[in-house]
Amino acid sequence: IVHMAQEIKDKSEKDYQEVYNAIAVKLREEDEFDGYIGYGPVLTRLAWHSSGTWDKNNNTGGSFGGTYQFQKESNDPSNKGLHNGAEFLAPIHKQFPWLSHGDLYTLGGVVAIQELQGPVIPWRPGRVDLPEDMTPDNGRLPDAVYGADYVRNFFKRLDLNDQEVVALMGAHCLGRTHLQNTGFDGPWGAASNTFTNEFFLNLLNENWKLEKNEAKNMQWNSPKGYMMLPTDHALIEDDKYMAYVKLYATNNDKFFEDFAKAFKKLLEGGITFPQSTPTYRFETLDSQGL
Ligand code: HEM
Ligand SMILES: CC(=O)Cn1cnc2ccccc21
Repeated sequence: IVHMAQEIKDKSEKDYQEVYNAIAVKLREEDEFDGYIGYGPVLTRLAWHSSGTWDKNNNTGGSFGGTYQFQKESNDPSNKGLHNGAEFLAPIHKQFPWLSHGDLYTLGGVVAIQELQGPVIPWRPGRVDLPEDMTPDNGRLPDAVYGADYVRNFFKRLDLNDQEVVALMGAHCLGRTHLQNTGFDGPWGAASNTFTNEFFLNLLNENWKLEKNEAKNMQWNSPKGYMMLPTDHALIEDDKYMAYVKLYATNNDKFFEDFAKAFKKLLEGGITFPQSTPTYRFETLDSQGL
């Protein structure tokens, strides 16, 4: 299967910046969601989950077809809680009906990262909605209970290497786990809605203890009330991953640079873009004085 992005001839950078701004203003205004964490983290996870179904071996799944809009995919147990992000974006789809669902879900993640003071994520439009029968089966997204070998093998299907995996996992600086969504809980105290390299500093500096949580799942907890999933902690159990954890803990610019590249690659997996498709680097509200 080849997913060729369509050339959007009648929309300009200004049109897409207008969509970006509509999402960003709504994100700024609706700040009370999830105990004042806001919608940034769940929008980031929605962009990742709508892309993370891709299988490079047969080019099925991925962000192109916007199939998260169909219940077969949105009801995947791996997607519990993401309906909050989809409901947040529904009015944006109404306001800009010309934007495909695939472009909507991925753009939502780009806005979230940039408005939470993360790096600029270059983004290309042209995903085309596919029919419901093209929705990938459930079970393509990762479990949190395994170790480094599982993580490395899982991301091979998404064509992502060790460095890209560690950079992407840095998004776990945002938001929190919710017992009723995934059976993991915490962090206790303020979860973050600012994109930083804290995830890597916490991994290296906290005193982690493996404990069984209220849902009978094992997770790593620290005296300060932080938590890590087994797949998070795996990054300091494996020498190759550990090298990148240390790099990103000590070099925030390098983390931002590598995260932006890896997140773009994740959001574009399986898509062939025409040479003529522009790459947009959107302004944040702050940089526009809005
Ligand atoms: C081994 C790979 C991964 C596993 C097993 C994993 C697992 C999880 C789990 C269990 C949660 C808690 C969800 C909830 O309870 O509501 C979560 C949240 C989150 N994940 Fe991941 N994740 C992985 C990779 C990623 C990647 C690659 C990104 C983005 C680049 C990402 C972004 C997020 C964000 C932003 C949240 C917070 C969501 C919220 O606060 O509602 N994760 N992840
Ligand atoms: C602060 C911190 O690293 C908390 N944290 C650690 N792993 C996480 C996975 C999903 C959401 C939040 C997570």
